[in-house]
Amino acid sequence: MAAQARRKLIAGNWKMNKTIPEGLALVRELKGLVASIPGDRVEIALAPPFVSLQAVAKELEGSPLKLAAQNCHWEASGAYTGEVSAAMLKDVGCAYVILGHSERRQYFGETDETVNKRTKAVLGAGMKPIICVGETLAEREANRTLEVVERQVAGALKGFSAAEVAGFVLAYEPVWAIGTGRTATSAQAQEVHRALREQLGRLYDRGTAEQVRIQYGGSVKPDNAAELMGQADVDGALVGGASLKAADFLAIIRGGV
Ligand SMILES: O=C(CO)COP(=O)(O)O
Repeated sequence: MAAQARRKLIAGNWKMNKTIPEGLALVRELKGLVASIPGDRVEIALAPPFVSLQAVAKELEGSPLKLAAQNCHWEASGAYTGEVSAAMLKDVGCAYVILGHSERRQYFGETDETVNKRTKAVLGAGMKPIICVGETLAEREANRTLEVVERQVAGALKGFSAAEVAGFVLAYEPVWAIGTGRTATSAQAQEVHRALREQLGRLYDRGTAEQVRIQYGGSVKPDNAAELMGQADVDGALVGGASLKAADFLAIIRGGV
């Protein structure tokens, strides 16, 4: 099956957690633990806070683990106090940038339009976006899940070619499952992932849709990771809380092999 051809991407989104020494301790532990993971099956990325990126990048030298950032501004440079540009993230060693996380949408005014602008900046700097989409509980209960996530995907991808999009990563993160311990069932996840892949097929073409990796995020834990990632269209996981403990993150990674 084509799904087998997509290498899983398992990324740890540390959010606003861990000082530099704490982060480095976690990375050192992880480096040893993941040595036995077959890299052809699973790609692993870590997304620490901005201030830790440089130290973590140095610690990851010579390791297959990739570095990711949690956000990035769309302008190249200038008077944007508190912001970080794509060139800066590329320079520090990031391969991926998480964009449009629901916490950014909820607390920091992120919109589909700004996600689209940030995606352009990330691509322009030679990194890959991990574009997050997901419905709230009220939207799910109103049967609006697919309408919401498809609007978010269409907005984020506006203006990109099929060749560009093929290298993108989408992350389906139902808002009601983030940090709540309430995971989507594997069937609920697969239903949305399949719908997103069909949308990519309509927006671009079948071959492009089959190349895009779609991660699931929202209370991914050691005991549900294998079943979620066993679904045909679930190509990895975007892990919050459980990525802060090496043993738990390793168990999740094993679930993707
Ligand atoms: O938001 C998430 C990852 O980006 C998921 O967070 P939790 O795994 O803590 O639910």
